[in-house]
Amino acid sequence: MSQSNPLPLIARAPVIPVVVIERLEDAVPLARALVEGGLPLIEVTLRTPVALRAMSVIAAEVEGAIVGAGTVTDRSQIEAVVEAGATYIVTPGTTPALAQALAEAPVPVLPGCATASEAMALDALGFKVLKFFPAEPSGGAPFLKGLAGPLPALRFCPTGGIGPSNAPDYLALPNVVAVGGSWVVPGDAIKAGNFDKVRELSAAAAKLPRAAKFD
Ligand SMILES: O=C(O)C(=O)C[C@H](O)[C@H](O)COP(=O)(O)O
Repeated sequence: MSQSNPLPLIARAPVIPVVVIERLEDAVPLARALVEGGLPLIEVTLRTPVALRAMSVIAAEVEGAIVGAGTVTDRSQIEAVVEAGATYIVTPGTTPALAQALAEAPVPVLPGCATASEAMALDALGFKVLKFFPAEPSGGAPFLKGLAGPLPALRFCPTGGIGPSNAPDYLALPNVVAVGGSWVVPGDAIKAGNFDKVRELSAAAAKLPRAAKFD
């Protein structure tokens, strides 16, 4: 079992945009807007038929973009996303079989969890940086604050229900390394080709301070 450490990647930005790409032609301008806004870590969700191709074109054409794959739920997807250019993998939750496969993935992984027991099971497999999903309905920032005492080795990237108003509460916790969210990539703005809006929202998100230390 050999896992790559995701922290050097996550150190690059306090917010990981969670992107749903419906039209392939949106991928490059969207990714450019995110990178220009200061959010180079782009999680492309495997929720649409063009997701893999979107990862490939972003990886090939957008300088500075660090493409990841989101919504990975099955071991069979790991090879496909890495081949498409994903340099990290994010999962919404983690079955035992998926966890075993992720432990051998050739790229850094943020496996999803929503409870102390799930976090402990992942910790036992060697995963130290976890996605906390869905963050708000699962207990939000107070939950992660509560885990810091009993599980001090773990770091989290909460996602789900996070926006500009509550992101600072999460990022103020030393065990939160970044937050994920779709608020910087609103579906209506993408549909309208309004990538300036994405750039503007990203620039604000990129400035959010975080308490976590990376050295
Ligand atoms: O598709 C996945 O694998 C996910 O991880 C779900 C996303 O993380 C959330 O949909 C983002 O949450 P919002 O910022 O509340 O929109």
